[in-house]
Amino acid sequence: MSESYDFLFKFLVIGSAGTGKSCLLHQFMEGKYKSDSNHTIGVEFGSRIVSVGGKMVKLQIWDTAGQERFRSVTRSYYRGAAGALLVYDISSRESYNALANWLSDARTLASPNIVVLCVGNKKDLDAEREVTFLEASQFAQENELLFLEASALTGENVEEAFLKCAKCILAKIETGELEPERIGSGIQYGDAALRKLRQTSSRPRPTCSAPSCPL
Ligand SMILES: Nc1nc2c(ncn2[C@@H]2O[C@H](COP(=O)(O)OP(=O)(O)OP(=O)(O)O)[C@@H](O)[C@H]2O)c(=O)[nH]1
Repeated sequence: MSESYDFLFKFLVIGSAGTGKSCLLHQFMEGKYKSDSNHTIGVEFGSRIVSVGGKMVKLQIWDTAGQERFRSVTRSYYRGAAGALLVYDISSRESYNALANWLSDARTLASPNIVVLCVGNKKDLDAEREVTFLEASQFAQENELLFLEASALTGENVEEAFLKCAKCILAKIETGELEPERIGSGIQYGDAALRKLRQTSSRPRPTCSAPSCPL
């Protein structure tokens, strides 16, 4: 089946081991909870086309291992990512304390302009909560991150997390802050967008003879 989409975004899912990154990806891809999740070895991959703000966007998602021993492998996948889900577990302060390091890696190795959405996963474990919503939302605000709490187990806010991040990237493309096709942007035009671009460029361009007019 041919795939038609306007944009392709490269996405990363990063964060400490056991925070639920693979389960979030599985829930987003399959619409169900992966109850027998094992530690990821290196990286895993998934892709899905979603509709965001009237555009079809293909998300190419790299789920990275959180274990330290895979760090050198996973780091090699960061390059040129347009968006990242930065995951911690609301019932693990340790995973929350590690966020600053993961974020620094993402901004250094992927791109300083990467759009990062921080996900407090395992929202269903409220009774075992070690990190409050308020504390994490302040961290997100201070570090210019999008933020929400989600549960890969119940599915709550999982779709929203990926869509919110994609929507923010699209908005930045529209304002010109992000440029598709620029090397390392993690954004490519899809067939549908290229067809529209070709149609636009084959129309006669407006001209103006006024000396200071850029047309
Ligand atoms: N209660 C609850 N458990 C979850 C949730 N998401 C994941 N888990 C459990 O947390 C454990 C780790 O999940 P994974 O998705 O494998 O974690 P990961 O972040 O991919 O781990 P690494 O691959 O080692 O980096 C598993 O036992 C999951 O069943 C959730 O939303 N709620």
